Amino acid sequence: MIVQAESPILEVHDLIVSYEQSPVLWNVDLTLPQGQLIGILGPNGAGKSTLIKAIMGLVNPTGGFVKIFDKSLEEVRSRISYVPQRESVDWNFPASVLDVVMMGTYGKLGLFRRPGKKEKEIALASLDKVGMSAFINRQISELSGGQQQRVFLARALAQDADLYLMDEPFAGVDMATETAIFELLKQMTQEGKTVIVVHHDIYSAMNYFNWIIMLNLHLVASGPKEIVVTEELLRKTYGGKLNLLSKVSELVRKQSFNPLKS
Ligand SMILES: Nc1ncnc2c1ncn2[C@@H]1O[C@H](COP(=O)(O)OP(=O)(O)OP(=O)(O)O)[C@@H](O)[C@H]1O
Repeated sequence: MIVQAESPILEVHDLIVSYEQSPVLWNVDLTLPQGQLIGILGPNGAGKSTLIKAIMGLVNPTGGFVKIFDKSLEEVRSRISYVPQRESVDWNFPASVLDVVMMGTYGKLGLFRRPGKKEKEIALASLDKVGMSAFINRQISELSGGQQQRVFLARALAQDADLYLMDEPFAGVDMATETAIFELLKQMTQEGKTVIVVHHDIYSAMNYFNWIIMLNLHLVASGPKEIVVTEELLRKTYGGKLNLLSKVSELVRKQSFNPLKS
């Protein structure tokens, strides 16, 4: 079931992505609304990361195209922030926490301006928001996984984008950090920003997101949680392997709540 967004800020049209000639995303066609916390769900290898990489132009599609804010990616790149999987980054790169977060401001600086006082203030405020003020001079190689995740988030905040694409921002973080990150993301959507998150855990996803994309090489569903989270579509996505899927859809029916309104 694909629900189309009114006045979409992101459109994906007939997207096909292949690695070494074998397609891993088939004819993905969806539109997404502004100001929502959007979760991309699906089993391992479903193509979740590939979808956001294709949106960011990091992999070339074999077919189809993407429009963001009704424009091509090149025209709006500075309004988009991409947070890759933590494991995909070389954390041994010699840089301090503050350096990494300041890099988030570079996109808005223009070609010949060096980061100055204002950029430093933005970076410090972003680090404060994620509870990392005490670590500004620490080398990024000397952080725990959860702290690295927070630094990544601070860098994204410093970017002050309109659309955020995050690949597993909750991976390897403790419950307190997960809740803190979720609260921040929720706040960002309340300010009109759109946040798209690849997420593994379908149970917490039911609390976190109000728009859900279900993917398993093909697009199974995209739409408001209350509409698309059904036992049938969860089974179609996860292959009927999880016997608790019916409980998940039941939970959504019963609660029928929108975390952004709570
Ligand atoms: N660079 C690559 N070259 C070849 N195959 C790739 C490459 N990247 C991903 N794949 C394959 O494409 C498929 C989709 O991968 P992708 O990382 O998008 O899935 P995912 O849903 O994000 O998975 P996971 O939940 O395990 O992170 C997988 O079968 C994967 O092995």
